Amino acid sequence: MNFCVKWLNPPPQTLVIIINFGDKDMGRTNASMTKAQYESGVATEDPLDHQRSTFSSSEQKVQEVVAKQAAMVDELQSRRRRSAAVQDVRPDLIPVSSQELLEEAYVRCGEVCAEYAKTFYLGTKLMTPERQRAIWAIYVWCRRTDELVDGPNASRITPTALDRWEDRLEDIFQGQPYDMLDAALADTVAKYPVDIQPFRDMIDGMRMDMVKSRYANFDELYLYCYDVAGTVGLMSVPVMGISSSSKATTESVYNAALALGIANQLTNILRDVGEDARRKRIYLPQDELARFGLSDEDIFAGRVTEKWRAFMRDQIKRARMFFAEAEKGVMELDKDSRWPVWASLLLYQQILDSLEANDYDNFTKRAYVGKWKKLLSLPAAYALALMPPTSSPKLLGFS
Ligand SMILES: CC(C)=CCC/C(C)=C/CC/C(C)=C/CC/C(C)=C/[C@@H]1[C@@H](COP(=O)(O)OP(=O)(O)O)[C@]1(C)CC/C=C(\C)CC/C=C(\C)CCC=C(C)C
Ligand SMILES: [Mn+2]
Repeated sequence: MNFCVKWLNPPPQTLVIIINFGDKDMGRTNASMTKAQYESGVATEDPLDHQRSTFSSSEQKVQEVVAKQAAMVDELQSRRRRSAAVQDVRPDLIPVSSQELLEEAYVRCGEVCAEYAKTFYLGTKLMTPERQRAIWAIYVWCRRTDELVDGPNASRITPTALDRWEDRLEDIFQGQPYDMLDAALADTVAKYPVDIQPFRDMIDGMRMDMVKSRYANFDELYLYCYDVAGTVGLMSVPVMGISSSSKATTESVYNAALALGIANQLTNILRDVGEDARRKRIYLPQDELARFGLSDEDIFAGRVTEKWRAFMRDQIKRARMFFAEAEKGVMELDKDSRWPVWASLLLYQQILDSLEANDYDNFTKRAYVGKWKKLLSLPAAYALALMPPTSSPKLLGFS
């Protein structure tokens, strides 16, 4: 996924950017990958048992959110099964005039997506109209949130402003939106089983980003990646839906969604090392840098040495393992939702290839996916999206 900065204006601040996105029965296998699994290089035979004993404190916290979100979805599904009329979303009970305003709000969210995240917007066009507009509303809220800390007004944003943004979020979930874009999200979260916690956690991640410029170890970095990106997966899947023929557990699909967010953010971080260093920020685990004989000074000096290459190879390997975890879940999604997710996964994964092609120079070169590769990824993503939940994507190299 590529981000490209532009702007949109939700009161009270400005926001900006473009996203360019860029064995069926998972059964009781939990798709999340632990730090220990990464360190050993492979998932264990029984990942679930393994995870129970090896979750780090960050993973433990995140797993509680995943379990809560999955339980919400399961609860809705069993309610639907009990109900004679199976509906995609809860019925609309709002008056016609408000309905018109709401339509307008969703149209605006769509315009923002179309303008700032073209490929992603295109991908959403395969979804049902209800789902695509709900995804747009979530997208717009995420973008506005990121813009608070990364946009043109970021220097004026205080922790209090983030507290106010969180109060606004609570109001959205109470059905009391502040502006029209909030109204679209309020409608979405009333219709789909979306939990508020991932939204709160994203704001927390932005809070953390304001005060923290170093990460002692992967556990700390994992929490940041969850907050700002893993949360996006948890927010989106309740809308995208899980295929009715999927045999995977709801929790395993949410863990795959979480993994995609983490993989994307780790990739973002590796791509932006030089840019972040110029802002005196290092989003790399300090203990791992030290293990490779590297320090902050090496990063500020931007030296591509053998030590740096070895470190980068290790970091890329970890990001790829999170992508591989994510792949296991994509085909479990509702068929109309798979294409944009595959597209985003394939496009973002190729940034890692580009880092390698740049001989790990992420100080002076920006890793990116060229236009042709991008174009070719879209039909490839489409072909992958046709895979039913029961097939095994050997094509992508995991069993
Ligand atoms: C089962 C399965 C695999 C399901 C898929 C679940 C899914 C849709 C996962 C989405 C993962 C995703 C796209 C995560 C976003 C990751 C990301 C890069 C987040 C960025 C954070 C801040 O980082 P930073 O400030 O360092 O980066 P910039 O310099 O600002 O670029 C974000 C920018 C946070 C804001 C995130 C968004 C605006 C993205 C919101 C996207 C959606 C709601 C739609 C997601 C849907 C699809 C189809 C990808
Ligand atoms: Mn940002």
